[in-house]
Amino acid sequence: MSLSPWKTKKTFICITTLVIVCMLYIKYCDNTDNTANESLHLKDIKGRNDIIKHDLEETAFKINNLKEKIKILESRMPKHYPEVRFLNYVHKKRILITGGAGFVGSHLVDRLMLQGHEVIVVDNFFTGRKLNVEQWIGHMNFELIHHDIINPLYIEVDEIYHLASPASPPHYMKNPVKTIKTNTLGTINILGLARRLGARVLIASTSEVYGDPDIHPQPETYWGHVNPIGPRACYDEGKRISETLAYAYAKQENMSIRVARIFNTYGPRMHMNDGRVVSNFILQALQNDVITVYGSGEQTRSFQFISDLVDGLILLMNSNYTLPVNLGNPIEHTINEFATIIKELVGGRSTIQHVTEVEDDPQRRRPDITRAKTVLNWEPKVPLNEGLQKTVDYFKKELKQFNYSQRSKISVENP
Ligand SMILES: O=c1ccn([C@@H]2O[C@H](COP(=O)(O)OP(=O)(O)O[C@H]3OC[C@@H](O)[C@H](O)[C@H]3O)[C@@H](O)[C@H]2O)c(=O)[nH]1
Repeated sequence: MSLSPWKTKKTFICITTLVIVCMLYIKYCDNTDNTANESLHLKDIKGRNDIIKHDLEETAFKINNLKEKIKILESRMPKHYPEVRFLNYVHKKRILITGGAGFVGSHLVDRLMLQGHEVIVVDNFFTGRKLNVEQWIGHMNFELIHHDIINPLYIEVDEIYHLASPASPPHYMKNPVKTIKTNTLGTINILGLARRLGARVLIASTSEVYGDPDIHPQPETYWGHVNPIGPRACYDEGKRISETLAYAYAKQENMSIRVARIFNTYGPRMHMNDGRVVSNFILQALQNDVITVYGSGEQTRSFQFISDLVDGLILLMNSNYTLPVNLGNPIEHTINEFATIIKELVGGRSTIQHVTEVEDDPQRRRPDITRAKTVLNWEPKVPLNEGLQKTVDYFKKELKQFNYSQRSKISVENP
């Protein structure tokens, strides 16, 4: 059967159209696949980009955090240390200060560093603070060791100022056994170290070795009036045995020792929770709190400023004098008078209130400083008002810095 030309043409057109449609369809399908693949690919890239972006953001955040931390640390590390004197090896000494991060110790550190010596501080930070010596951290002449001297210590030094011990009544009464251990085992360890090295040792003793004295003012020849089982015994008997140990070692081992009997001392860097009368009264006055006088307030004390004490300690260490020497300011005040002095100096609305007396509180205390005058040519120079003003300024700054009153009030309980 033959097809008509018209039909043939029609068939041809149909088949061609079909082929074209098929091809277009295939192409279309192909295109669709490609587009789908491409969009998947794009999605994949976008996903990865998002992850990278997130990682970058997180890293930038961490870097910023680290930068902030570095800034804080850098701000605490003085780039320029106070200028220290140059000492050649003949005059330069390696000096150990136990309790060197405490109130008295840190002022002694400053002075010896400025003189150009190498200073090693050993402290257990029971009452001392790193903050007190941070101005020297990183200095090539300075080293800070966290160590409790009731454990032996092995270092090489030429001289030792042995100051380690809590000194404020509420602090030393808080852990009396620890106070005794520090003043017995600690002193034995330090004397043992000094014997091995042939180093000179200065023992920081206290006016508390005189107890509640029957002799007034107190010369070094007075043997004292101490209650051996009272609440203060851990400290006053602790210091008495410390002195005894020093003289026993000196005699038996032919050692070079010095003993300073330190009377009430005050000044910047006293801890806000120190609990002694100067810091308590100033903080109470600054915060318009009640000024708490323990007992009648008729008991007396004589207050020396910290820089005078530091002068005396260094003079004594460098002297040839080996018997105990009182270091204190002989100007005496009742605690009632002292409360009024502080109230007037600080101003504010505080009132003075009498609260329960402290057990075994010495009723009078004033140093006889004839010996210090004679053998050291030393006497205190800073008048009470001047020293107190510096201390008030210091506590004002401390209160501001730590927003202290918001966090807690000082403890004004009797020890
Ligand atoms: O808030 C207070 C704190 C203390 N006081 C009184 O002020 C007097 C001095 O007390 P402190 O606590 O300052 O010091 P103390 O004289 O009792 O002991 C001090 O003696 C000499 C150093 O060796 C020591 O730093 C410390 O033991 C005491 O009579 C005490 O009862 C107050 O009336 N109110």
